[in-house]
Amino acid sequence: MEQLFPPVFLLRTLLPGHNQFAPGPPVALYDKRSDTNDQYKIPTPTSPDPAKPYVTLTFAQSLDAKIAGVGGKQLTLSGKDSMVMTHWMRTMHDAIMIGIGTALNDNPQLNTRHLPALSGSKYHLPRPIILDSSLRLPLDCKLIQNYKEGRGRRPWVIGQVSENSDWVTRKQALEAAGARVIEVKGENGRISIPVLLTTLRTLGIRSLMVEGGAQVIRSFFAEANSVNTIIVTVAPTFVGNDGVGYGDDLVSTAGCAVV
Ligand SMILES: NC(=O)C1=CN([C@@H]2O[C@H](COP(=O)(O)OP(=O)(O)OC[C@H]3O[C@@H](n4cnc5c(N)ncnc54)[C@H](O)[C@@H]3O)[C@@H](O)[C@H]2O)C=CC1
Ligand SMILES: Nc1nc(O)c(N)c(N[C@@H]2O[C@H](COP(=O)(O)O)[C@@H](O)[C@H]2O)n1
Repeated sequence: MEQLFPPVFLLRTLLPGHNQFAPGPPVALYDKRSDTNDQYKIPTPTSPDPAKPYVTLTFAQSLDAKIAGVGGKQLTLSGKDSMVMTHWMRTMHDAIMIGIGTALNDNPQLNTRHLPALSGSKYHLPRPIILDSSLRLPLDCKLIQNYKEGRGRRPWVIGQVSENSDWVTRKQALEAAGARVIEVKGENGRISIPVLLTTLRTLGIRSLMVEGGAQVIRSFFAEANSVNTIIVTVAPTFVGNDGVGYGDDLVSTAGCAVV
């Protein structure tokens, strides 16, 4: 059976009304079998809290909960369909967030290139946002290059506010290269997730897809009420203890007994 795009369950999961018994507002689905109109616009999920964006935390992991290989080696954990699903999610969100560890390790593009081609219009591209306390994002990274070449939105770099002269120099260099640096309060290189979310909402971000990496996933899991939906692709494989995991020091907040 041919798949409906975007996957119906994604819309049900991310759009209003999904967790209520009353149906949400009607949603037009893009059906690639009968598409004669390229003006399809995918709605974005909205947060029940108007002061914060809707947050979707999504990543791919192995059966032993590793998201990368030894030394951070980037792994292809998602299959083709799952990767397409990830790209649907990207186009459904206003912005997509990664940590600087991922930016340095993977040099990602965070675009929607795996979606079926449109002839007359373009998919919404999410704004890339990098959590980068010390402003280490390379000036020649793909996110900045794609923006300069008109193939991506201007990246926003979230730095931990500092008066250190090196930091100020890096901020100037990033802005000259095309990125926008947003200063947020933090502590020991960690930016407060609640402060981050309210800042982003103030800047117009209604929905945020958080892709990782390990430290960022851990930070969102550790912060109560910061995530609206979690979508994890689980690959039927084991990476082993030396792979990169996100859950080593997480504790249950659900009051579950350990048996
Ligand atoms: N399988 C998957 O779906 C994904 C895998 N990855 C993998 O994750 C690895 C990178 O993960 P990490 O090294 O852990 O780097 P990371 O991408 O989680 O970035 C961590 C950095 O973000 C900054 N940061 C600022 N505020 C923070 C906060 N509140 N919480 C956490 N970090 C904050 C810090 O500078 C910190 O060093 C790579 O190997 C990459 O391939 C990354 C994304 C998705
Ligand atoms: N969904 C998913 N499955 C995997 O197997 C992955 N390795 C990742 N990685 C994430 O995607 C980013 C790469 O994005 P581009 O292909 O460059 O657009 C990578 O940085 C991780 O965030 N995701």
